[in-house]
Amino acid sequence: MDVVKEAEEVEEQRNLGEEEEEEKVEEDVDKSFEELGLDSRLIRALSKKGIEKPTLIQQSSIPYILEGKDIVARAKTGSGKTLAYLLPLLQKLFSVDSGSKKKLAPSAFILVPSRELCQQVYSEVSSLIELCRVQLKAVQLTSSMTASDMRNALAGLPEILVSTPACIPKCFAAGVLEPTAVSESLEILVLDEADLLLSYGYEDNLRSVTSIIPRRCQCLLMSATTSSDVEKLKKLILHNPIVLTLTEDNDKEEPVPSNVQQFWISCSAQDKLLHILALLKLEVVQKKILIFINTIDMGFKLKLFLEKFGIKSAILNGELPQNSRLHILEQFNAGLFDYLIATDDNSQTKKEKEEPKGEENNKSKKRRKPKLDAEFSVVRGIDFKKVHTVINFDMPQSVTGYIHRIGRTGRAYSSGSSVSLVSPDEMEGFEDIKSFLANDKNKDSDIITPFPLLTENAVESLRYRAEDVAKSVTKISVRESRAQDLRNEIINSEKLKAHFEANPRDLDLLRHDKPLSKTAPAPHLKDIPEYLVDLKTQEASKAVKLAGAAMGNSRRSGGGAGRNNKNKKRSRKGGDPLKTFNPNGSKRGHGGGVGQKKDSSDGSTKQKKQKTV
Ligand SMILES: Nc1ncnc2c1ncn2[C@@H]1O[C@H](COP(=O)(O)OP(=O)(O)OP(=O)(O)O)[C@@H](O)[C@H]1O
Repeated sequence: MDVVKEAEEVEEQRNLGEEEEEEKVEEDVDKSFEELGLDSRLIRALSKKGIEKPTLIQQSSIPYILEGKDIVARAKTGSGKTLAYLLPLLQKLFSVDSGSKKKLAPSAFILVPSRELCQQVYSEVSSLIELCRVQLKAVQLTSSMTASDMRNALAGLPEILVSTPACIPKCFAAGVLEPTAVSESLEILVLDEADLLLSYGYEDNLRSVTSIIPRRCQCLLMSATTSSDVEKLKKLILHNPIVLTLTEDNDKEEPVPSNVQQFWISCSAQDKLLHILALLKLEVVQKKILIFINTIDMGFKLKLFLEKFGIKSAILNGELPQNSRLHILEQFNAGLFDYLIATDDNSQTKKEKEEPKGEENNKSKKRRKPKLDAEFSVVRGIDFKKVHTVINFDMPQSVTGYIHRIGRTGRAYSSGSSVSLVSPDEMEGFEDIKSFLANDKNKDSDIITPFPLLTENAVESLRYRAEDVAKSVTKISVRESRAQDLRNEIINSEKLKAHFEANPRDLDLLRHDKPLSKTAPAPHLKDIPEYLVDLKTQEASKAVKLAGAAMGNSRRSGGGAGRNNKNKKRSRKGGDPLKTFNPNGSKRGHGGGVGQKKDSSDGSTKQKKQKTV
């Protein structure tokens, strides 16, 4: 409580004499990393990663951060916000004279809402440090670490600390970090995915951090959406910030990148299995595919169901041990399997309890149910590599949830698509999403259009098999598989821990897409006979495959983890059958439909920057 009060006083002081001045500036920028004033070591490191040209958010924010300004940067999912703050942050730390004073705490804190994101940002910053060959050290802390693990991690006096907000008070309480040392040392504070930090129940944690932030500390707030939470954080932490809002195509902000084509299919809840089978088995959607479901049980049901048809998938949820989750993500990113079934963070927990997800709440929880990691999140900020299609098997429970899910595809300059299976019960929420996404320009033409590549005949041809197999996936088999998977992953996790310690770079140890069912898929289910598939669907499927091949989207293409993104993306133009295929026979999509979407990979999409000072 004292901490909260203290923070409020600090907040008042911060806001004293600060006038909110708003000015919208439109500017076309097209600068290189050199022109932004980036250090040549960083430019070389980026080049080794295959990154040659800054994205717009990078172009606009890097110079301000280098100048020492506080910023609020709001840009779509996948627009490159991580490097937008990491590059200038590292450059600033390059020039800090490490010998001048002995630091007792890190110079930079990067706070993120989930462990997965923590790992991702930590990997990115570590690889940049390594490639730049500079004497900087980054560590990550997660709240599952013991006090002695945390002490060990901080022992080498790292300059950069990446963690979730809950870790910092834990470090203070355990005497691992001294608040006064933080006050003296902290130069830069980054709140990544700021729009989510408060909703994750981190408010008190953040307040206790902000209460000790020195006035001179530069604060950066990165977010994908605007929300009252971002405003709250802005007031709490920043001083006279530069607010950068990037929008595409003028006029209204579109939260979903325009290079993601959004589709939907109307079907009953029972028919969802049938429809997803048709999408995957008839190959009318491109791989890799991320499938979102709202409950862990449904995830297992879907996995078992698909297995019977010879479709191998892996499962990711908050119940799995952290090492396994990270490994699953790494394998998926490396292209070892094509289908990942994920529960996002709060959908499952919302069903089970109506509580915030901060760590405090976790402690008081005494339940026999499998423990869900409160800091687990798949949808928020995770940089999935080369996911071409996101399927909402279940619809998300909020508009923001939808935006973040869809944002797992179409990242940086790449293109992607999403297909939402909408049952009558979900229609109201779906309408909310549609009206939120509609802007003045396309009020009358839906942004989310009916999926064009699946005919009713094609779906119906699979009905008998799908219903038959669905019946065989009973509640008991789902429960057993879930328990078995958890046991396997706990064992995996231990092996992984030991293995990662010995071979931190080796990813190819354990597979997560192993079949759960004891029986192999029947041959007649594995291969759908051609006579069952109508001509249109066959054509659509061929076109999707050809487009995938043209994009270099083969089974193993994910191996570069984004390294060759740029070149491949360039060749995508015009290759997407979702843009050209029309089941009614005409060559172009109809108004507002699929044919109208632009692929920004060729750089033709004009973007507009608004700067509010
Ligand atoms: N200048 C660039 N050129 C090409 N690729 C880039 C560039 N900057 C970043 N990327 C790549 O784009 C992908 C998305 O970047 P990042 O994760 O930072 O997006 P984001 O804006 O933080 O998205 P989200 O809001 O979902 O977290 C990453 O794979 C990253 O390596």
